[in-house]
Amino acid sequence: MIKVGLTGGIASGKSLVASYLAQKGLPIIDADLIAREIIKPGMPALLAIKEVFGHSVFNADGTLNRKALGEFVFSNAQALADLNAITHPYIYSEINRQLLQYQEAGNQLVILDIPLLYESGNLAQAQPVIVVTVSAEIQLERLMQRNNLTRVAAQQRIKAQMPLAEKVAKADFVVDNSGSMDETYRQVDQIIDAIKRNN
Ligand SMILES: CC(C)(COP(=O)(O)OP(=O)(O)OC[C@H]1O[C@@H](n2cnc3c(N)ncnc32)[C@H](O)[C@@H]1O)[C@@H](O)C(=O)NCCC(=O)NCCS
Ligand SMILES: Nc1ncnc2c1ncn2[C@@H]1O[C@H](COP(=O)(O)OP(=O)(O)OP(=O)(O)O)[C@@H](O)[C@H]1O
Repeated sequence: MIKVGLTGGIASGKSLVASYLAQKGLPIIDADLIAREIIKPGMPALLAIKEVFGHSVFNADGTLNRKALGEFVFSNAQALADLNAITHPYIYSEINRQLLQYQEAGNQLVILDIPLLYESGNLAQAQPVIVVTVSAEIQLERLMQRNNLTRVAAQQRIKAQMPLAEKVAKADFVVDNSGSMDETYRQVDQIIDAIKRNN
């Protein structure tokens, strides 16, 4: 089974590309979605987050206050490393479980949508890797708009990840999502055709 990695920078357009690939019928493993599942009430990762970060990042109903935790970790590198150390083992164990399921079901190709694929050392061994890139200016604008963040907060989130240019340099395929969605979809079609041809 071909494990195609899909990564990029925050707000570069991974979700746009992933939903297009899903529409084309390809199976997607979504690390952001898994990251939300593993911190549902009662899950061990949520208990560990409470122990390390305390009540201030929780809502009154016991659910995680994502806004509060995001504001804290994206302005504090050690806190982000602590959060990653708690969540990533659970995220990767679920990614591996889903990979096995797709393999057993006889899928030829699966898409691994993992924002931190390179930062975490490509633990799922995705190959080839598609990086979705965008100009720095457009990335900042889209992030500020989507998450309703100030310029400074958006810049902090961008800085919490490996520079996008470094990811582009490591990529097997690059999608430039600075233009229209249709332009992006055309690039994705060509890349998927090339991957299928070469395997
Ligand atoms: C800090 C949290 C609560 C903030 O939640 P919020 O709803 O504001 O953001 P959301 O989860 O939608 O993530 C948006 C984007 O932020 C970036 N991001 C998320 N976590 C991280 C991280 N640990 N390091 C760097 N960038 C990150 C990604 O590009 C992601 O697509 C949340 O992102 C989280 O629990 N992160 C830790 C889990 C993780 O590493 N997720 C990434 C999956 S590999
Ligand atoms: N080509 C495009 N034209 C206009 N808007 C776009 C385009 N691509 C993405 N967007 C918008 O930019 C924002 C970021 O895109 P998207 O959510 O796909 O990024 P992402 O890489 O998945 O982000 P994250 O890492 O934060 O999950 C969204 O609000 C999306 O609607």
